[in-house]
Amino acid sequence: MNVDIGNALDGDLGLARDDLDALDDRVADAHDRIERGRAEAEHGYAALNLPETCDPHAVRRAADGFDPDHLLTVGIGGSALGAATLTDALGTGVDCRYLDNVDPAWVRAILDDVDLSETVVNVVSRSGTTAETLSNFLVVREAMDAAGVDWTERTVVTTGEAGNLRSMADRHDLPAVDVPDGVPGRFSALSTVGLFAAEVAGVDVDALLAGAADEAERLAGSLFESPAYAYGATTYALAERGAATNAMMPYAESLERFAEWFAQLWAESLGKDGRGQTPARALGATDQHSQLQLYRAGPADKLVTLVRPREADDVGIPETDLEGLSYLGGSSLGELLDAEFRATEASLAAAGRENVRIEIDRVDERGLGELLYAMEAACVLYGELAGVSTFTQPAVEWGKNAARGLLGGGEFPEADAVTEKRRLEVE
Ligand SMILES: O=P(O)(O)OC[C@H]1O[C@H](O)[C@H](O)[C@@H](O)[C@@H]1O
Repeated sequence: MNVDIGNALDGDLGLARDDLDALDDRVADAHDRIERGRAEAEHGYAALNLPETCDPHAVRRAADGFDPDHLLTVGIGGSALGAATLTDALGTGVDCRYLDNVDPAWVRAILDDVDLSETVVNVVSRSGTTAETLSNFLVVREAMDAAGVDWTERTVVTTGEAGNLRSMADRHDLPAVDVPDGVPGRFSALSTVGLFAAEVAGVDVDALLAGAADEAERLAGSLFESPAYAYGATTYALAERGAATNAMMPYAESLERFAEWFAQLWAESLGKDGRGQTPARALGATDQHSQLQLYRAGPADKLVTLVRPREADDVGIPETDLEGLSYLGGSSLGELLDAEFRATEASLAAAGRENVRIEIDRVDERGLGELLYAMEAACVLYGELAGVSTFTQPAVEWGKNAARGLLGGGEFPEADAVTEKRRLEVE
């Protein structure tokens, strides 16, 4: 993976090469801290050891014997987005669905759409207590019963040592995959959490971890020597100068979920103590025809991260005699996409709008392993530089607890009262 930060310098936000040189000492200190955390397998930092510590055999053993048409992953947040990123980009043959939300109409539509007798269910929750996941799973279980399918034969549980899900797995003797210690959900794509779905969907998990391992080896005490840290340090430095938004814009349809995964990683890890950077999800070239207007001509408070694979399969554009379109004939969709990418980069740079280019060779296992690992390391570095507690999520937990309370199961049943006082309805 390669990161080009040239277009992040000397733009409207005024970040200069000298500023990055000055920041590099702090990057070296942060790198030392990260390495200590990795060596001690401290909570969160342990995620950066996954290329070495993850045991792909555990997911292989759990997946062994299943050859489903559909894989239904029931999980939310970090327990779904990593797997979805991998199977969307690299999955072959198996129809992978993700029950993360609890929108009833949507859940019903998915259950009506899949053949439950040809479905494997992977219910994933690190804590084993998340209301959305457990509720969705109870609904799936009932649907399987109603369809005459023995759910205990088709369910694999991925969870921690304790929690409701672990008890259920024990009670019904379900195959269970352990969530590794010290790895928060949003950093778990390259662990058993993300890899079970990937394995079932035919992804080469070893190649994925090898890509991540390559990127791990490139972590170094200077942002100029490590692509991951170049990205983490640059995004931090720009955020300090007012880049409140980071628009993640991959130029590959298969990476659309990657932007969603990145949004959780960035928002939940770095949004603390009044700091952080709002991740926006974009997709090239589609969003050149919508969001780009804002990115180039709206407030100068954004960074655009452009991601592209250097190589991809291509489709030729047929010759045409349509007036004004002859320049397209003989070219290809890939060349057009590449031209769009370069045009966006140039368009932003010409307007003084900061952007960073990230390139992987291909959207394949190696490329994804590199990309996901590098974004995680970048995020950890940013968190160190900003002095935030990257691996906690108290604000999310407040809402989780409040929702449980409103249903009668939590410590905070009075959540409605907070908003009730503040309502100002216009009818
Ligand atoms: O895996 P679980 O324990 O079910 O958690 C799923 C999600 O729940 C919370 O919202 C956390 O903030 C997320 O980081 C986590 O990924």
